[in-house]
Amino acid sequence: MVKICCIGAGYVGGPTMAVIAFKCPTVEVAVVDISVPRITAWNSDKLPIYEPGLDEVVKKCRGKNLFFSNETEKHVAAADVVFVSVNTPTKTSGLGAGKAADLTYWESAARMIADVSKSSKIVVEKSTVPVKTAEAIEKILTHNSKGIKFQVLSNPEFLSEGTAITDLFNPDRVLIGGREETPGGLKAIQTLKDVYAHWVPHERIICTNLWSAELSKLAANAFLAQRISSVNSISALCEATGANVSQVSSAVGKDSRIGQKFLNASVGFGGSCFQKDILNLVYICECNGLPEVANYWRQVIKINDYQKSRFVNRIVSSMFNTVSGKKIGILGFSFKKDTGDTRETPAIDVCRGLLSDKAQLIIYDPQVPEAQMIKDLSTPKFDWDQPSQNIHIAEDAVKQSVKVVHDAYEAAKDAHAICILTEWDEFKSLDYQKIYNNMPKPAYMFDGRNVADVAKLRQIGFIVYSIGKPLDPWLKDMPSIA
Ligand SMILES: NC(=O)C1=CN([C@@H]2O[C@H](COP(=O)(O)OP(=O)(O)OC[C@H]3O[C@@H](n4cnc5c(N)ncnc54)[C@H](O)[C@@H]3O)[C@@H](O)[C@H]2O)C=CC1
Ligand SMILES: O=C(O)[C@H]1O[C@H](OP(=O)(O)OP(=O)(O)OC[C@H]2O[C@@H](n3ccc(=O)[nH]c3=O)[C@H](O)[C@@H]2O)[C@H](O)[C@@H](O)[C@@H]1O
Repeated sequence: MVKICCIGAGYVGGPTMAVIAFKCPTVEVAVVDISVPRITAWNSDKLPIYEPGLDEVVKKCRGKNLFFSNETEKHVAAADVVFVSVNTPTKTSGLGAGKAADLTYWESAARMIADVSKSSKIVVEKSTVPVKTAEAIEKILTHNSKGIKFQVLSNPEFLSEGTAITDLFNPDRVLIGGREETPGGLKAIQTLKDVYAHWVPHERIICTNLWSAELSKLAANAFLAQRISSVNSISALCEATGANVSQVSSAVGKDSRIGQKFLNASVGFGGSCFQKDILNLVYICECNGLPEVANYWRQVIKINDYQKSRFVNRIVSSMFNTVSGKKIGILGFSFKKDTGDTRETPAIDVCRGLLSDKAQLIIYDPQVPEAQMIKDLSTPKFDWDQPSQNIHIAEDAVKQSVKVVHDAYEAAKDAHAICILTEWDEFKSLDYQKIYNNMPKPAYMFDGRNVADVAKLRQIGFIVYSIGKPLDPWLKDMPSIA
């Protein structure tokens, strides 16, 4: 029986390993983490992350061929294949701060693998890492190995949060990079291929050299984020000209070379990876003497910041240039629907922008706990990480100006305006007439996700701003400057 151990029981390690265990009953999978609360949660009825379909998969395998444990060293020592799926955030200080990936967690995991191993192992990069990281990992492993042989593979993960289980069950591709030029490398690639071959069609398992696999992951995220910044940049032009961004993106996407997916204009992309991975790409380009390429990708983040600032400015300017003391109902806080994850959610920047203009916020999100929202809104951000207008707000001040509620109607009650910041399905079918009746007039709707039916809301009486849609006469008279 092949034994797999995965270091890091997070959004990637947990679901990925659960699916491997589910699809490969003959493989034993241990997921280990330094965090005791995280492992306790994985072993409980309330898993540490919300992901549709995950509970069922975990319940079917846990205790059979899927184990969650804090006994990191024991499980690593026993494994044939060790996945490393630890976090790789942006460096916050020192060389490359604000751009380079912080590989501290990765390096400590690699050193631990070298320390505890008594048999040969395949070490798999599951985390997203800078291109050439495998070379550094090989050096750490071989210099500390006491004669044990290691093969390093790159097997980046392409799942999206909210659809992780369906993505893992039916991936567009599985990418395995390894030392194709050596027999040991080829054997390691084959071992990992055999694991995925339990359920992924042969033609979707792509094998490349290490550097192509590492770089493909960064490039894929950069391309995806670039599509969103492209459509968001066009949304600003739509508002200025009377074009409708949904019609434009639909017409553009009908071209089979472009395609319809990932062309939804929004208040901006969030999530733990797009910004971090593009910053990392920018840094790698700079280090390789390619400033023009670095600047090209940096612009994707700049447009994203612009889009968030533009949204806040639009709200403030339409409400007579001040939201001071006004109640604003915030619908949605997570970075996308079907997840409770708030990492880099645009809601943080929008809410902080409004708080800095002294608004009172009433926030509702079906999955994000109150403590997480307060923490997110009061944790200082880094210079590279915030649109220009946001300032730091202390926790006490946040608590005084923010109320978290458990229902969309409660968030909208007595509010001067409502902002939709996450596209949760339930926001599409709210009784907006009822909401309107309970708001002071003029009642505003700022839809950052294009989920509301603009015509219907205008008919009810709302002043509506929906990203990239033709503007209300009211908004035209109150131009916002980003
Ligand atoms: N979140 C996502 O949807 C995706 C993330 N990725 C990449 O996967 C990697 C992991 O991301 P997430 O799972 O979101 O991060 P996460 O923060 O949810 O999980 C990482 C886990 O690693 C643990 N950890 C850190 N150092 C450790 C060590 N030395 N020993 C044992 N455990 C350790 C942490 O306690 C944490 O639970 C990142 O590189 C990310 O870029 C890739 C694709 C999708
Ligand atoms: O490396 C990663 O972490 C992952 O990053 C993204 O996945 P994720 O961030 O979970 O979610 P996405 O669906 O990509 O959405 C990211 C952000 O873009 C926004 N978005 C997405 C699509 C769109 O058309 N418009 C738009 O604004 C979403 O609302 C969200 O805030 C990629 O889609 C995954 O392939 C990748 O594995």
